[in-house]
Amino acid sequence: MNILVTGGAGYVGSHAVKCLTANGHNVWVYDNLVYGHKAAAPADRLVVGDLHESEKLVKLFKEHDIEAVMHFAAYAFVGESVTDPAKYYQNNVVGTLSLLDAMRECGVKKIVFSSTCATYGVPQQVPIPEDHPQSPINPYGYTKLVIERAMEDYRHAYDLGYAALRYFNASGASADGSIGEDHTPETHLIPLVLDVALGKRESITVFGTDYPTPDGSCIRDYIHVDDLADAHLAALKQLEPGKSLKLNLGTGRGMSVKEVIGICEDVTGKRIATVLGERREGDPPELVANPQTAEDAIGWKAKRSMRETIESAWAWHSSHPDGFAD
Ligand SMILES: NC(=O)c1ccc[n+]([C@@H]2O[C@H](COP(=O)([O-])OP(=O)(O)OC[C@H]3O[C@@H](n4cnc5c(N)ncnc54)[C@H](O)[C@@H]3O)[C@@H](O)[C@H]2O)c1
Ligand SMILES: O=c1ccn([C@@H]2O[C@H](COP(=O)(O)OP(=O)(O)O[C@H]3O[C@H](CO)[C@H](O)[C@H](O)[C@H]3O)[C@@H](O)[C@H]2O)c(=O)[nH]1
Repeated sequence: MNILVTGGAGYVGSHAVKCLTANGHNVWVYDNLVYGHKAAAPADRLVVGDLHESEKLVKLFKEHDIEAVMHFAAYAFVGESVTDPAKYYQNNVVGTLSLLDAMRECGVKKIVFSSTCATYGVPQQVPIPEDHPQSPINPYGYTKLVIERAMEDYRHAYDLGYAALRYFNASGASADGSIGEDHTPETHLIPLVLDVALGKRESITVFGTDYPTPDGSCIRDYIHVDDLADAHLAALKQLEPGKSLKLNLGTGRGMSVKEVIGICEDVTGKRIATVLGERREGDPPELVANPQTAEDAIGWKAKRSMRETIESAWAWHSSHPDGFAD
């Protein structure tokens, strides 16, 4: 299939590109490189462009006879979305509407969209099923929810086929060590902990130790980025015009911040200096997926263990201490 991958030079997108290519798809990466890395995308497949450039997208769709879009491009810093929501609504909502317009103009009727567990807000029930109320607690989560809603309306009116994939915590790196996680600034737990192991940071701060969890730190569902890539491939296979899929992508297994630090110590063989700190604003105590719907709908479930996830992350970070260094 001829596929356009927006945000394909970013963390999750680049792993999906690798997986799609390995499975025989003809892939084009579309990324403005604001946060992406040139080296993360195949050189002969990268088109540098912005979601807002609808005409450029139309030209690409026609030129390469694009049949489906995987849409990763977005801004994803929760804290920044609170202080500068305009930036998030403009890029994640207006930018995506421009992409959907270009698709409509060219008759491209399949899209796999990067949504997030942040659309659920503070869960009333854990593990979280897909029909859990969606009530985000920050603008980032709302931008994703708005697009889920727009896609549903476009499905109804224009026969769009879409998959809204609600990721939990994307983690780890490609098994061959060629690509991995490199966000600037980095805010995610695992890369920050591994930076301590590398001597790039003095310590990791545990954000909150008085949560109603067994060890008092927050619980998350860390899903290997290659498992996410596999899910995108599986969702695409099931997509048809007019069809919708709304799926949680997680392992169903919760891991506390302190447990993550412990596994990182084990994998790296280094002691991680840890500071017990205050809660970070906006962090729900526990976010764990119920991944059963994904298994039933697309025959997918997470295969990689937490240890494998951290081992792959460590292989990447220790061999690329400066990330892509671009
Ligand atoms: N990383 C996670 O744990 C996680 C969890 C849930 C959802 N998500 C979602 O998954 C997607 C990918 O996340 P990531 O961690 O790979 O982020 P990332 O920042 O590494 O990748 C996003 C890519 O999109 C590009 N981009 C952003 N705005 C663009 C625009 N207007 N035009 C063209 N390119 C643009 C960036 O340059 C970057 O390469 C995002 O939509 C994010 O919201 C990520
Ligand atoms: O230095 C740190 C960094 C993180 N944490 C904790 O580690 C857990 C994971 O934090 P991350 O920042 O790695 O991930 P989040 O769960 O906050 O973020 C995830 O969910 C968000 C929505 O809530 C977005 O979708 C985001 O892209 C996705 O990675 C949280 O409990 C956080 O409080 C720490 O204790 N110390």
